[in-house]
Amino acid sequence: MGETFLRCPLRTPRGRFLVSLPPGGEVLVATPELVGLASGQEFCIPMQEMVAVRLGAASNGKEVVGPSINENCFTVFFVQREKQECWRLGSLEFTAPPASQLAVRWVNSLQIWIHHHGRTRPRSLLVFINPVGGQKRAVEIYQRQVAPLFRLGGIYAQVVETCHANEARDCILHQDLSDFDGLVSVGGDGTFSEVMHALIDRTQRKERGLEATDIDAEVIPPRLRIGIIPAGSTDCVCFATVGINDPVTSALHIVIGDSQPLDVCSIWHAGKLLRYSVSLVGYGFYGDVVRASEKHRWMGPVRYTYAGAKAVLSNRSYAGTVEFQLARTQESSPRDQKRCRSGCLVCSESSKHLSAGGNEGTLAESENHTDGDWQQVQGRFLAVNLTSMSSACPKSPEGLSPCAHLADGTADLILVHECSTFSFLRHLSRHTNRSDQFDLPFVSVYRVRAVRFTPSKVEDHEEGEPAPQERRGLCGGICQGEPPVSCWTCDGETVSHANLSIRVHGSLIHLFARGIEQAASIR
Ligand SMILES: CCCCCCCCCCCCC/C=C/[C@@H](O)[C@H](COP(=O)(O)O)NC(=O)CCCCCCCCCCCCCCC
Ligand SMILES: Nc1ncnc2c1ncn2[C@@H]1O[C@H](COP(=O)(O)OP(=O)(O)O)[C@@H](O)[C@H]1O
Ligand SMILES: [Ca+2]
Repeated sequence: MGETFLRCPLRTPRGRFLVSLPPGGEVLVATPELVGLASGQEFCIPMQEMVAVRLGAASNGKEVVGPSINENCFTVFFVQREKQECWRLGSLEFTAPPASQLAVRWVNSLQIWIHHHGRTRPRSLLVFINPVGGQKRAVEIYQRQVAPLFRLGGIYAQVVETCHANEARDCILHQDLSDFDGLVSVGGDGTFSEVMHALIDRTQRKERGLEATDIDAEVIPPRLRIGIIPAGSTDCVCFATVGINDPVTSALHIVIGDSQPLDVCSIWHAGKLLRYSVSLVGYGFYGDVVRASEKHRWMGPVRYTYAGAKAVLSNRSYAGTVEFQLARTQESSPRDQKRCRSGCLVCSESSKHLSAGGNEGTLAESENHTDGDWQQVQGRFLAVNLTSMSSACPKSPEGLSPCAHLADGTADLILVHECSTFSFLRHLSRHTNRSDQFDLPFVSVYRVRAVRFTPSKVEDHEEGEPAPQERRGLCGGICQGEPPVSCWTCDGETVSHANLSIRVHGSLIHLFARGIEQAASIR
């Protein structure tokens, strides 16, 4: 059956409607049959947001009644917006006149649309569940809330419940992935990071035979998108790209095949690639917090608050030199009070720029055309933070850098200079509300494409060796017994080297997401 113009009266629980789907149309439109009477309001369902259609009536809003399917009616399942960014599965039953065969025609036409026009929808997914992340509920979350939606959307899912760290990595590196349209991580940022690393590495090594050897070398974007079902401790990548940590919302974004490009930082030490990162790369405060929190993993997500409180009280600062290459961005700055939202113009302009003159896979390289000058700041820092997106999470709903963009090829560098415990707490507490955490004399922020950090004194001793002893205590004086270097955290993983080079790769990966929809509000 080809595409036909469908238009006929149908009965729904909301009243009788004239329902139409123009050929190639993007929305199913229903107008009340009897205008002026209390017969319900006009409504429409964007076809892109239609999850499935089934012949018969829906029972309990999810399944269609089995044995005695009523051939005069069909059920449409679609994305229904609840408050904020939360999505739920909506369903509506349409009843055609008896013996008209209209219900069957509708089901065929809608299914053809979903099949042909919904080409960006995944048909087959490889799912990794980390059963021990966050509050250890990932398996239950997947089985109860996600798997039924994948089934309804006609998606085949091959599920791997991991028994140990790096199992997902090994699987992605060694399994034939040609039959899959995407990977799904059910867990926290650590599980997502494991999946992302394996996918990027696989793309470089296996598909194009490239090893990462040079910070300026091209990194090939992977073909597969990644979906994130939040079931971890911070779930920052999900929160910042979807706007909420909700498994059902994320599953619906996957089923309808949303796509969101995301910048990725590569982290280098002594000419060697150590890791990639999409959220927080932090030295000093966050480096110390994440390293300390590992010892308290048994506490679950609270370990970060516990380690965070201890680190705030110890008020340690670290000497070093930060060099950074400013991004020459006329359209945006870290303090312009604009927010990156679905369909963000800053991001799409930047990817147009990047792809101009480049073939597939050369996006990252054309970044050089917009490179700015290198600058340098030397001093004592409580924290050196870099984030290529807002890094919003439930603890900090606006994020570490509220105006950062998901896919503009830049990251925001935040330098928190040495200050009192009280001042640092003031800065931190502004992450939890809408005050400007950068509007403090000891904080500076830059939009950058690359960063180098060199700790002071590292040249005086080999890394790993006992270092000269000094630290500032609560009193502000010098205390004995602690090394003057911190470590880095990259998306929650500790990197023990202190001197690193970091580069942003614009839109290196794609997620099953669409960015935050809600209009940007002004502080
Ligand atoms: C006074 C209250 C201050 C609250 C300040 C909150 C700032 C939060 C910024 C969070 C940025 C998060 C970026 C996300 C990184 C994640 O990729 C990564 C991995 O997540 P996963 O474990 O789910 O796999 N997570 C992290 O690196 C965790 C960083 C969390 C840092 C929390 C710091 C909490 C500080 C609490 C201070 C309490 C002060 C009390 C003083 C007496
Ligand atoms: N079965 C497993 N046992 C132990 N660790 C695992 C397992 N599966 C995955 N991991 C690792 O657990 C780490 C933390 O997982 P994550 O999902 O980020 O939880 P959290 O958000 O609580 O940190 C990840 O680095 C991941 O590689
Ligand atoms: Ca960015």
